[in-house]
Order: sequence, then C-alpha cells, then structure tokens
Amino acid sequence: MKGLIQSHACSSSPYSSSSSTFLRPPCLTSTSRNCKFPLQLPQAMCSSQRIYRCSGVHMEACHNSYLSKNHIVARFSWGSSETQSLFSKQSLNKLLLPLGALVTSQTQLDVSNVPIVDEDKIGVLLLNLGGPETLDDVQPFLFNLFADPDIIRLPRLFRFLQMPLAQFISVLRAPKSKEGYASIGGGSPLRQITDAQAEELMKFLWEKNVPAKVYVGMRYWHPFTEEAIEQIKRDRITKLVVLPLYPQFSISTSGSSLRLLESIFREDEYLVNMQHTVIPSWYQREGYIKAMAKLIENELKKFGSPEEVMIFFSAHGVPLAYVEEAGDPYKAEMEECVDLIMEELEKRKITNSYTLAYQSRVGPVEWLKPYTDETIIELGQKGVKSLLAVPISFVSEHIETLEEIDVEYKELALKSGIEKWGRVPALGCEPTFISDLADAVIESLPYVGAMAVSNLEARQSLVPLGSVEELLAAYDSQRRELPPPVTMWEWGWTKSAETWNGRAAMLAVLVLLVLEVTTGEGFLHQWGILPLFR
Ligand SMILES: C=CC1=C(C)c2cc3[nH]c(cc4nc(cc5[nH]c(cc1n2)c(C)c5CCC(=O)O)C(CCC(=O)O)=C4C)c(C)c3C=C
Ligand SMILES: [Fe+2]
Repeated sequence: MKGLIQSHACSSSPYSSSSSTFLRPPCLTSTSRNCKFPLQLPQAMCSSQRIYRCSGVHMEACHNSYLSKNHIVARFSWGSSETQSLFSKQSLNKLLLPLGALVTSQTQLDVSNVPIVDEDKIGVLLLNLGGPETLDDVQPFLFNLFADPDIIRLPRLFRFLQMPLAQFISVLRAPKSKEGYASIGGGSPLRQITDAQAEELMKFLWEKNVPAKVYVGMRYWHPFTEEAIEQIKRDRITKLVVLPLYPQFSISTSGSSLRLLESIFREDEYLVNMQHTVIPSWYQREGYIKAMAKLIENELKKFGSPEEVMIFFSAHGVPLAYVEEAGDPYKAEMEECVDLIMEELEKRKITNSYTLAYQSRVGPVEWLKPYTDETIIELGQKGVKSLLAVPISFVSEHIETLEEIDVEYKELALKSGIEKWGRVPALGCEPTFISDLADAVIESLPYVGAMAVSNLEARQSLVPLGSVEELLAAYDSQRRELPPPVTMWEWGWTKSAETWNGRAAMLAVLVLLVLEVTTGEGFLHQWGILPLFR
C-alpha cells in the first residue's frame, strides 16, 4: 500500500510507561547519591549564577538582573557553550521570553527553594495532537479538533456556535479524511510513535541518571491530556516538565495544548501545588538541528547527483491571520529553524539550494504562503529536476507525510516536470534527537517549581501556566480586544442587544447551513465555498 509505514515503534525499553512504580537508577539509591546533573549554564548570559547541592545533586542556575524582572534567560534551551554558537543575535533576542513562559516563578528565580530530594517524583508530560486509530474514530476526532477555539477561532460573540460548527464541519470533512487514513493503513500511527518516543525518552533520562516517568497527553484523541493528568496524579508526581512535541510554537498546536492544561491545572488542588515548568519550543536545540541535518544528508546521498537536488522544507500551514493578527511566532520560528538546519548542513559542506513552503491548508481562508502544491508546480516550470521533501513541523510520521507528501505531492511533482523525488523520514526515535530532548528536560529541572505556588496570589498568576496564558494573550491580540461577555439584558441599543441580535443572526445562518448540507443546494454551493471544506 502506498505511503504505508511498516513499523512505527522504536526499540523496546525496560522502563515501561504504563507502570506506576518508580525504580531508582543506581545513581540515586541511598547508598550512592553523588551523581551530578550535567548542567552548564552560559555564564555570559548571567548576571548571577548559583550552584546548589541538595541531596548530593548539583544544580546551577542564572538570573539576568539586567533584564526586566519578567525575563530570564531561557537557559534550558541550550545546555552548553557549544550550543550557543548555534544562535544568531536574532534568535538570542527571541529567547528572552516572558519569565512565566519558562519557569514557575513570578519574580526572581531562586532555585534554592527547590531541592530535588529523594522523595521527588519527576514526570515528563509529552503533548501531542493525537490521531484517529480506526476509520470510525475519524469523525469524532475531527469534531474534537474543530471544537477547539484555537483551531477555529470565532469572535467571542459567536463562541456559542463552536460546537454546532465543529459538528457540521467534521461531518462534512470526514469522508475525505477517511479516504486519507484508509490509504495509510486505516488509522493514524501517531499514538504508537509517540508512545515509542516516550519510552525512548524515559530510557535516555534514566541513563542520564534522572529517574523520570514519561506520559503522553494528546489534544484530540486517546490518550487524552486529561487521562495523562489522571495518571500523573495517581503516580503522585511532584515535579513535572511539560514538553510539547512540536519543535516550533504555534497557537494552534502547543498553544492549544497548554491552554487546555492551564484550565485543568487551575481547577485541581493537587495540580496547583505540583511544581512544573514548560518548554514552549525547542526548534533551536543543537541535537534536534543535527539530527535533522543528518537525516537530510543521508537522503541526499540516495540521489545520483546530490548537489543538484533542491531541499524542499514543507511545514504544516496555519491560517495567515494567526501570524499577522494574533502574533503567532510559528512562521518566524519555522524560518529560523530552516536557517539553522542549512547552517548545520553548510558545516557538512552541503550547500544545496533550498526553499520553505506550507502544506495542508483547510477551509476557505488564506493560509501561510507559499503553498507547497503551488511551489512544486513553479519549481517544475523553472526546470528543477530533483526535489527532496523535508517535513519540518512535526517529529512523527503521520497522515500528512505518508499520504499528502508521499502520494499527492510526489504525483504533482512528477506531473510538473520534476524527475527525481525523495523524502526525509520524520525523526521518530532517532537517538541524537531523543537524547537531546532528554537533555532539554534535564536542563529545565532546576526551574521546576522555582517558587511556592500554593498561596492564593501565586495561584492567580500561576506560572508557567498563568504565563502560558500571558504568552498566548500576547499573541492573541483579538482575544484581548473583545469585550467581556454580556450576561444581563438591558433595553435599548445596548451591548446586550447587539449580542443577542448577533446570536439570533448566527443561529439563522446555522439553520441555513444545515439545510444546505442536507439538501445539497443553497448559496454556499452556488458561490463554490462549501466544497472547500471537503
Ligand atoms: C505543527 C503542526 C500542525 C499545525 C500547525 C496544525 C494546524 C492546523 N491543523 C488543522 C486541521 C487539521 N489537522 C489535521 C491533522 C493533523 N495536523 C497535524 C499537525 C498540525 N496541525 C498533524 C500531525 C495531523 C495528523 C494527525 C494524524 O492523524 O496523523 C486534520 C485531520 C486530517 C485531515 O483531515 O486532513 C485537520 C482537519 C488546522 C485547521 C490547523 C490550524 C488552524
Ligand atoms: Fe493540522
């Protein structure tokens, strides 16, 4: 079957993620506690660096007092001075994220409060999208996806339409999506691959003397984030590192998962008190960049004349408004990520031409450009003969690599005059990559629970969750501008009248839409808009 991958799992691990018991690696038994975390923070970025020893564990942290109190250096994004060389000046600036986005502290970072003691149980929560495991799962999976206000962004006034609209679009899109999933073996491989990545990550962490348990929380299908959180509570985890499996941050992916997590955390006494930190994006990490470069290098070698091949980075798109109106950093991070990979390739004497385009658009609005399909056609017209497609926004094989790239885009390329086509596999469990994720987790540990979060004030500005809110709000300008919801009716030409008129109008539109879908006739069909969702 075209585009089908045979085996998604990586090598097996002795550390089962389904077990709830914690085995201690030799280093952290009571007889031998003198292991050290391999933390080396870039001194140049620090106005102060502290070294802590708690229960024989060595930790270093820095706080940059030249910056405003709301900023610290995103130290866990690079663990060694070597890694720093990867950064352009621009990327360093970008790493000065709001403090709350990175650590559990409102003001100054003081990791002396947070000894990693023997009783600590460390957890890592991998966040991912999730995918339907059978064809019957496709429509409910799509419903969950479209019901997410970070995927279909309705003005607050029309939020009450989110669920009916999700139902409507998911039913409409399901047949086309089912075809795609049928062609890759009847379901998404995402769960299997993410589970395997979790196992491998746990293995690397234990090998690096960090006895952590790794959990998988999916946004739109099993195992749902809520299920992972329940397991985390059952396991009595005391320190949690939240690691979205998206290299680049987007409101629609990591942002959506973090928003969900924030709402779960806020309502739960155990979770409010559990110390945690978030790694919002990690596209700039040395291990990730090197692993990507290696995969590209390997695939280039399979072409007859590797130097003539154009490297074609294809990222999942987002609607243009996310970037231009809501301030999603996705495009900027993507471009920087591509630059870093090309710099790494250059070090390996690979100087091929390259381009970046965006795939998988859905619906009638404008998405990030250039579009992958249009770019392939243009390149064919310009006489490009060899293309190597590099999926860049996702670290697992999934429907858009196995079907869209391997089948649809390949066919389009060959039709457009491109003669040789190749595709770089997704990273999956590539060891350099997983080992680097483990390092990212370890580097973030000193910032887990760098403050007490149990008091009421802290709870209100709970970070990083509270600050994830801040981070999202900073991008989500529309949301901030929207007026508060109207709950009381007032007579006259008032806000409440506008609200209820608006709701009545939308209800009417919805009825028309349902009629249109059931009868197959109406204004959307006449204008050619409805088929776009199919
Ligand atoms: C970084 C990756 C992704 C971004 C950004 C993203 C945004 C985004 N996606 C949709 C709509 C759909 N996405 C679908 C599947 C899907 N999306 C991603 C990744 C990103 N999405 C992945 C990895 C997958 C596949 C999961 C799998 O089952 O293997 C789908 C369903 C498939 C289909 O019908 O095509 C939809 C629909 C929007 C609207 C959006 C940004 C707003
Ligand atoms: Fe998507």
